[in-house]
Amino acid sequence: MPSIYDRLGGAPALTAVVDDFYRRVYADPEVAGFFAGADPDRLERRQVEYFSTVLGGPAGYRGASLRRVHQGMGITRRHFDRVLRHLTAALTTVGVPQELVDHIIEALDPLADDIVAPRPPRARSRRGGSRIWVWSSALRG
Ligand code: HEM
Repeated sequence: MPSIYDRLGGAPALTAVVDDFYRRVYADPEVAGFFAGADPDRLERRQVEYFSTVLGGPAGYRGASLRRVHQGMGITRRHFDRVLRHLTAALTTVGVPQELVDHIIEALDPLADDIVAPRPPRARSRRGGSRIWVWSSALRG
């Protein structure tokens, strides 16, 4: 059975998707600020590699773990959903069938666990609750 990567149309289609995706992301004031310090060419290259790897294509992703890359940025679930919506729009624009778009977005949804910043629980006791949280999140890396 062909991989999702092949069904998408391989490298040229994926590059077109990522290109369109970042155009949407940079034009969205709610998320564009996160990318202000990033090198767009490098980011796009890594993103193509990443999608190629997870969708069954050949290019090996050589970047850091997604948890490490996005750590400390303060990304909320709302930011994450907006970015996925931009990806949905990019996939649709390039002509990917709806059923395949849904499949890709469903496959990426669990990445929120690595990308969305954990929210400190409301302190249950006044003494040291938040300090314990800081320690345990530091240990989890
Ligand atoms: C499914 C969703 C996402 C995926 C698959 C993803 C994937 C990636 C990948 C592969 C990189 C390149 C890593 C590297 O350079 O080694 C990256 C970088 C980055 N991502 Fe994401 N990302 C996602 C969601 C988000 C969201 C929601 C935001 C912010 C709203 C975000 C902000 C960034 C930024 C700012 C960088 C650049 C880091 C830097 O070069 O300093 N990402 N992402």
